[in-house]
Amino acid sequence: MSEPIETCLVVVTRTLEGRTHLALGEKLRGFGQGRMVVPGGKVDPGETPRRAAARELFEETSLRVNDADLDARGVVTFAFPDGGGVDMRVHVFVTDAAAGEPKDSDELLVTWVPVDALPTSRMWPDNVHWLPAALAGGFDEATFTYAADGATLASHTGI
Ligand SMILES: Nc1ncnc2c1[nH]c(=O)n2[C@H]1C[C@H](O)[C@@H](COP(=O)(O)OP(=O)(O)OP(=O)(O)O)O1
Repeated sequence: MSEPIETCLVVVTRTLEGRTHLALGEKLRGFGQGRMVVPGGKVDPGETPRRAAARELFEETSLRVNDADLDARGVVTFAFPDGGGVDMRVHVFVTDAAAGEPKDSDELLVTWVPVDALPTSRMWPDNVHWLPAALAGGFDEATFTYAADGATLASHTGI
């Protein structure tokens, strides 16, 4: 595996009308365009994953969170050994303390989605594994390996 790109994801939860919702966004550009994704992105040089998570969340959704209110819930690696994508090592955070209302950005069309009605057919196939585990309290390290098409999940370990 090539050296993976350090990346972060922020699972934002909010109770709306008595139901737990997650902030998801339709990705408007780049790798995974058209998918519904959890907000996140690359960790900049010299930046901690936690700081990157708060920054990316604000840039992509306008939701604000203090670094200290991000709970680290595990690290996932997305591996593309036969091509089709770039390997990523992703720090997963969960928060229920994001402030403000989400706004669309040039990267994401953001919406609140009930956690019990996620649009899984439009999400990365790894999400159905690590997302419930992160919400349930977290995990250690997990790896998701994709087939050459960059879209089919070939195997996974750790969750
Ligand atoms: N399997 C897989 N491959 C790629 N990306 C993802 C997955 N599963 C996922 O959940 N994701 C998520 C992770 C991110 O939210 C995006 C992809 O991240 P990245 O390409 O770094 O996001 P950008 O917003 O384009 O990065 P920046 O340019 O903002 O740093 O999908």
